[in-house]
Amino acid sequence: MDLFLINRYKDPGEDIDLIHEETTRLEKLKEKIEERKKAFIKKEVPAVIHIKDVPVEAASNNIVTGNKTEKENEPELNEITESQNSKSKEEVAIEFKVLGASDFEKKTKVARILPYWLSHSLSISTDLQNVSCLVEEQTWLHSTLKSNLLNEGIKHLFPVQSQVIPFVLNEHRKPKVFRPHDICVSAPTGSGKTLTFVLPIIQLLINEVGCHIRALVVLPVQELAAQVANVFKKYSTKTHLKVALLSGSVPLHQEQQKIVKYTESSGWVSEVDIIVCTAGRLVEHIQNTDGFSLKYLKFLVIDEADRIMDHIQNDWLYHVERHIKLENELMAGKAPVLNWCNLNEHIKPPHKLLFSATLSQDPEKLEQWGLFQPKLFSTAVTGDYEDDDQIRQYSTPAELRENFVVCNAENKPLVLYHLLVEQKWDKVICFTNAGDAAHRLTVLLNIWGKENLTVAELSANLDRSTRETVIKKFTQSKINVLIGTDALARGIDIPDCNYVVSYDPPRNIKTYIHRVGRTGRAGKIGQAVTILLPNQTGFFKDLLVKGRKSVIPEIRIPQDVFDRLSMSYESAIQKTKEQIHVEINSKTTLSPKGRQGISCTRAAHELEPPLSKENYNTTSLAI
Ligand SMILES: Nc1ncnc2c1ncn2[C@@H]1O[C@H](COP(=O)(O)OP(=O)(O)OP(=O)(O)O)[C@@H](O)[C@H]1O
Repeated sequence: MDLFLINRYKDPGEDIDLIHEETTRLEKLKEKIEERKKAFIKKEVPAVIHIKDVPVEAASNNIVTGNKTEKENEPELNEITESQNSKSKEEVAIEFKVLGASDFEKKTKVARILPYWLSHSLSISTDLQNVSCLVEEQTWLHSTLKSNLLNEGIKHLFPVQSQVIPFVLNEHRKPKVFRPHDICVSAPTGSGKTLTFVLPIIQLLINEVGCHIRALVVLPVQELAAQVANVFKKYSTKTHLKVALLSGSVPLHQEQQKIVKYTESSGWVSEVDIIVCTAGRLVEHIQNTDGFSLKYLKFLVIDEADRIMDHIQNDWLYHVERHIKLENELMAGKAPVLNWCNLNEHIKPPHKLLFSATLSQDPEKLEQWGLFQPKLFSTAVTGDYEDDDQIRQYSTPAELRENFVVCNAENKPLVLYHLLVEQKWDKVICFTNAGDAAHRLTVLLNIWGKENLTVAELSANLDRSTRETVIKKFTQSKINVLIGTDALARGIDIPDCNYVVSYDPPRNIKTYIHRVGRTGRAGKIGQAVTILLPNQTGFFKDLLVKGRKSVIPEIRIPQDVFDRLSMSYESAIQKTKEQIHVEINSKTTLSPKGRQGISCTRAAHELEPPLSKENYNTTSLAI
C-alpha cells in the first residue's frame, strides 16, 4: 500500500484557512436560514395587526385585510407580536395591504392576435379587367346555370365567383355527416358577390326532391331584398325552384298565402324553396305563420352582414336557431344515441354564408354569428393587428377614381351645378345626409338646370313603386341625376351610374365605401367626388386613414366659376323658396296619399342646420 501513498507538501497555514472559511460559510448559511424562517412566518400569517400597535396615521391610511374579528384574532396576534417583538412599529405598518395599489403599476400592453382563419384569409383578386374564367368551360357549373348566365350576357366569372363557388360546391360533396365550413366573403362593391351565393345555392338545390324551405337569404332593407330575389328568380328559370320575397312590402297574410299551403293529406306544406327576406319580417313569419318550417334549411345567407350585425333586428338569428333546435327536438323526441345512422338523420345547422364589402374582421363581432370552422375570402391583406383601427381594412374597385372638393357652404350648390352642367356629368347619383335636403336640392336643380338636366329625388319618402319607376327612368337615361340619402348607398345595383357625388360628406368610412361603390361596378370606370367644407377636411382625411385607404386627390374649382354662376343661382334660389312654400301650404290640404314625395315640412330658412366644427355631418345647402 505504501507504494500508492504520495506525501504531498502542505503549507502549515493551509489548515487554519480552511477551518476559517468553513466557519464563515456556516455562519452565512445560518443567517440565510434565519432570514427564510422570518420570511416564512410573514407569509403564513395574514398581515392582521392589532390596531393599537399601529401608529394612528398609518391605521387611517391603510385598510386591514382578513375576515376575523378583533377578538378572534387575539391569540394569533399575541403570537405574532411575541415572534416579531424585534420589529419596529414602522415595520409592522408595512405589512398592511393597500387595496388598489396595483392600479398604479404600469401595465404591459397585450398584443391582439387574430384567430388563424381571420389572419390567414384566402385572397381574392380585385382585377375585373383581366378575367379568364370562361363560363362555358367550367365543368363544375350546371348546364342550366351556364345557359342562364349566357342569356344574361355573362361570359366570364369574376374572381370572387370563380374562387368561392367551387369551394361551396366542394363542401357539399363531402359525406352527409361532415358539416361544411361556414364562409365569410369580404370583396369590393360591384365585384359580383350576389351571384357568388345565388349560383351555388341553385346548383345544390336543383336536384332536391320535394318543396321545402331550403335556403334563407337575409338582407337589411326591402330594396335589397327585392333586388336579390329578382336575381334568384332570373337564374332559377328552367329549374323547379320557387323563390319568395318576404320583406314587408305587402301585408303579412299575403306573404303567408304565398309560402305555405294546408292540404288534407299532408297538413302544412311549403310552396317555396328559397326565401329572400328582411330580418324583421322573417321573425314575424317564424312567430305567426302556421306551417312555416325551417326543418330542411340547408343555407343561411347573410348579405351586407356587417350592417345586419350592427342592427340585429328582433334577435332574428336567435329565433332562427331556436326554431331549428325545436324542430330537431320534435323529430328526435329525446337526445338520440350518437351513431352513424342518427348522424345522418339529425337536422344539421344550415351552412352559413356571410357577404359584405365592409365585413368587419373583428373576431368579437364575428363571434355572434356562431360560425362553424369558418373560412374567410378577402381582397384585403390581413394579418394580426395591434389596435381596433387596423381591423377596418376595406378595398374599393380598381376602376374607381376618387376625389374631393373643398368650398364654402354657400358655394356647394355652385360646385354641384358646375360639375353637372358645365362639366356635363351624366348618370350621377348624389348623396345628402337628410331627406329634406335631398328634396330641396332636387327642386333647386330642376329649376336652375331646367334646359340641361332632369333631376329626380330617390329617398325613403317615396313608395316602392315610385322608386322603381325612378330607377328605371335613370337606367333609360330619361333622368340624369338621382338625389337621395344613404338609404340608397348600400348594395343597390343601379346599372351604368358614371358618377357619385357626396354633397354632404359621409358619416363614417363604411358609408363612404358603400356610397362611392354605386359607381365603378362590374369592371366599369366610375368617378366619385366628395364636397367638403374647409372645417370638414380634417375629419374626412382621418376617416380615410382609419379605413386604411390612401390619400385621394383634390379637385380645385377656379374662383371665376363661382363669380359666373352666382347671378343665375340667386334667381334660382328665389324660385326654389317660392316653390317649397307652395308645397308646404298645399301639404295641409293634401290627402296622405297625395303627400307622398313631399318631404319638406318646414320653411326653407328653418331647414338650414347650424354649421360647426363638431357638427361634421350637417347638411349645408345654402338655401
Ligand atoms: N361575372 C360577371 N360578369 C359581368 N357582370 C357581372 C358578373 N357578375 C356580376 N355582374 C354584374 O355586376 C353588378 C354588380 O354585382 P353585385 O350587385 O353582385 O355586386 P356586389 O359585389 O354585391 O356589390 P355591393 O357590395 O355593392 O352589393 C351587377 O349588375 C351584376 O349583374
